[in-house]
Amino acid sequence: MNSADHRGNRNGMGTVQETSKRIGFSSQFLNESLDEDVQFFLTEEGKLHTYDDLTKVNPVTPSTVLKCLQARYSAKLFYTHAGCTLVALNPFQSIPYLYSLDVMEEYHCTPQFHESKPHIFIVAEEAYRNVKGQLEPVNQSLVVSGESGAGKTWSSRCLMKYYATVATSSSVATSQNTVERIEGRVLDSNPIMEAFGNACTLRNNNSSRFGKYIQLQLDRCHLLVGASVQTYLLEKTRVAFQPTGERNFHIFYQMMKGSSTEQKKEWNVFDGQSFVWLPNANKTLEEDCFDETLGAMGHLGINTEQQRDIFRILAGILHLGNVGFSSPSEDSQTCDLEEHSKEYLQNAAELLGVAAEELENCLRVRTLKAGNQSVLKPCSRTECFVRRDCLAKVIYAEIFEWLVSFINTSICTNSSAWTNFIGILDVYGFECFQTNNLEQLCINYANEKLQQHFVSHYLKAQQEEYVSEGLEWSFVKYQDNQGCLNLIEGAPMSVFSLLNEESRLNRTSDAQMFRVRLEKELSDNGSISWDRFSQEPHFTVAHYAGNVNYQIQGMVEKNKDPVPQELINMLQKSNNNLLQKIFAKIEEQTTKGLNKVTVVSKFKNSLENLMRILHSTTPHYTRCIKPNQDCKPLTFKKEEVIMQLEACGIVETIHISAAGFPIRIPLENFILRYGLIIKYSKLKSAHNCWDSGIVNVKKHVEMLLTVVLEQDDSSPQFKDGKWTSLVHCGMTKVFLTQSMLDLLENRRKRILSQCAFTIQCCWLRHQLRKRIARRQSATLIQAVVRSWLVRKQVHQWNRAAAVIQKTWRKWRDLLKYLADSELDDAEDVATDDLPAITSIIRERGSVVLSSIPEPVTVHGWPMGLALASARSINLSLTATGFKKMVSLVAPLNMLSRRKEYKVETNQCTKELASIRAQPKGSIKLHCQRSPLLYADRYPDFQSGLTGFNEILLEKTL
Ligand SMILES: Nc1ncnc2c1ncn2[C@@H]1O[C@H](COP(=O)(O)OP(=O)(O)OP(=O)(O)O)[C@@H](O)[C@H]1O
Repeated sequence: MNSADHRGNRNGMGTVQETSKRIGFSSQFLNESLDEDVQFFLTEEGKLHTYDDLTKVNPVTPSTVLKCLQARYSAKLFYTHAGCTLVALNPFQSIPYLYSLDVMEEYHCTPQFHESKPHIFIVAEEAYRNVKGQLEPVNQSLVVSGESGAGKTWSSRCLMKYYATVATSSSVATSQNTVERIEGRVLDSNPIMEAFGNACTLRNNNSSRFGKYIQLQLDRCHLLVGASVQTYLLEKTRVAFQPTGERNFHIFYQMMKGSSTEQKKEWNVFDGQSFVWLPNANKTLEEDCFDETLGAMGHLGINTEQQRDIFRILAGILHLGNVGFSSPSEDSQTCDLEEHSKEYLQNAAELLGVAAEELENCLRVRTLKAGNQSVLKPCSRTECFVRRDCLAKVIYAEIFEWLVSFINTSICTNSSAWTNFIGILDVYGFECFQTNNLEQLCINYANEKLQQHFVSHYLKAQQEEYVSEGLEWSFVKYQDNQGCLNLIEGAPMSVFSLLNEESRLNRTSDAQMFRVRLEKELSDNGSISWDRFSQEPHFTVAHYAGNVNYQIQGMVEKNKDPVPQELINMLQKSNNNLLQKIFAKIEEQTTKGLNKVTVVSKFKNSLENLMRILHSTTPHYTRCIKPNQDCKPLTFKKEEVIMQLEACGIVETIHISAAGFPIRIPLENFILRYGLIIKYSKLKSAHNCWDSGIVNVKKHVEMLLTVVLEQDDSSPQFKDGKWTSLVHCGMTKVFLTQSMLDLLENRRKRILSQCAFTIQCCWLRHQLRKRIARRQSATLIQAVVRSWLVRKQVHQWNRAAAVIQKTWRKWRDLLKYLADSELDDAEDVATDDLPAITSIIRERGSVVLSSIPEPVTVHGWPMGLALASARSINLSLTATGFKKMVSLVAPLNMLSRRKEYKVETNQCTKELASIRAQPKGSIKLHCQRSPLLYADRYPDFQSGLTGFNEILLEKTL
């Protein structure tokens, strides 16, 4: 295989990202959302991290599942159940307490371990108890899948450590030592296989470049007595081609870093030497631990001689990688060894135990067989490189296979010693790169097979739940991926069969012709399509995890995986014991015609064997998820996670779940939310039953569902009497389809909006009534005030009228009196004759002034009256139409310092006291219109006047 073939393939970009771009499935899930209120009712968002099982998230949709996983990841809860599957989020940080012996013991010894927190040990323990506890123990399989770097190898290691711990924890008197040794060996197989089968890639520093199925064999006492390993599809091209930024298999770097000077000398390697097939050698990884690999090899029984052979071969491969060829021109049919390559070729030949000349010939000259005759044909430069790479790959692949079979002989016990097994399958996840070829087709085919197995298993698990809830089985038939599998492996025509046919014909294959053939034979299958505008020969397969575009160019050649016979012949003659032994076996297979088996046939066979084993066991699925591509701790990228959930089938499971009854609500919760439907139903009988509370919760629910569905005229299922396809009432839960939930929610909303409308109406009516009442009250108050004001006015008028009347009457009486008697007797006193006035007043009590003078001011009025500070007083004389009148008015309000007062005559007496109290300043008194004052009526006035020392008389009219 040409190095260039791979350039596009493993270009290091994340599988899932490319897949998603191509397929474009994920954003819809991220945006998918239910009515928030319903979501809250179904799953309280704040408590999402408490959901141990994704199927308990209500409703089971990709977006709720994603939110739940994110919440749990933030809460450092890395394991979550998803029904029969365990989802393991890679923490990307060491959490020693999570995998300690105490935790193992806890899960192993707790009787109700199911109720413990989700953990990889729950899966391990469940499988272990299944083997132990049943009358007829069933073998178990633990399938660990996920994309590169998601944690499959880590999880597999955890599972193995768990069994290596718990399966020997019981005291076994007789075989304890043997068991000890076996579990140690089983664990030691890991570093060896990782050293030879793992490499540093852009996605994972310790990426397994092969798939494996480890069978842990248990005896009657359920103790670990042996194991066997089956590997799949080693990425052998990595030996001769390493994508940019990636490395070769770890073992080469371990050798270079950890070997002794003698070993280096033996391998013709000196410090600082650079090998083309050893890129990024400066990168230091914890996996570069040669001593550990050597220790494990020794422990497993690979003796020093064998180890020496292995490392000589590997060193030979490294030297081979530095061998280059040059040709006089581009299209030249011959080529020569580059000058500087001769030493490397020499070293390679020596280390591989073959003659340098033979090696060079094998690489540069091809033997063509024509009947019994052989013809030698020089190879072009490109062909030489292909042959060189092919030699390296076949040697490495065979060494790896030898190691695996050695490990198997070392850890496997004879079949009579074990009765059951627990298998751990660590396989590649679904792959979709920019350029996909046969490797991806095989990997994705394996994933399709596993998905089919998973779906059938999941459906079974779901059915079991329905049965336990007392539901009739009415599951909507799920469209499985059989169509896609028929396309890839089916008979008589499929991609594999056509590939094999093309490989068998052994003609120079033309990609365009193969594409036409595929289209002609397989276009009936809905899982294959072609991009009509693409120039490159290709075909697109609709996998369960999305569409993948496969390039046809080079596919047939890869399927043939030809190894030139000259190379094999040469290696069979190697003086390296191991190489000779390995390739002698290949000679046998060639004789038997076994090496004619194509890559896809071999892979299909091994996968079928695997599926047979899986079908005979109880499977347990662990889906490892890589929360971010940068391998950062505690970073959860939603887009990347949803794509992986999609690619590993969790979303598919969710879809299957959605095809049945994805929403499960406990009966009590159901009544709490939808009970109002029955309360407001027009169905009187239901209403009465409801109110009387005579029926149990399940009956309530059934009644409620009847009410809902009877009223839903648009429900064809009900019309047909088949509404069980919408909803089922189980023993403890109601199982609903999304459409039934929508129906219930709509009904609930309608009732709630009716209630809201009623409340609004009541409120408006109440407001209106309040407004009217307020208006009426205002009118009444206005009327009352107006009438009160009128009454007040009238009352005032009455009082005024009474005063007027009274005054008038007094006036009339006075007039009458004056007219009748006194006026005739009155003495005429001049107004300025104050002593006379005073004496008259003293004498008679009153005085009548004879004339009204012009306003006069009399200072020092000798009335003998004295008031300490008051210096003037203003008395007003009121002239009337009558003869002579004087008003000696002293209406006095002396409390303030006003100088002028208008007072009523009738206030005189009251105010006099005040004059005395406040006699300061000059005081003017106005007596307005006071007709007359009878001094005799006011004795106080008399006495009051005695306080004045100055009086101002003033005519005011
Ligand atoms: N549970 C875990 N706790 C801590 N670190 C982990 C855990 N799981 C995985 N990791 C880290 O993630 C890295 C990648 O994991 P692992 O090698 O198991 O991935 P993988 O799925 O086997 O990848 P590949 O398919 O490339 O082999 C590990 O080297 C380890 O650092």
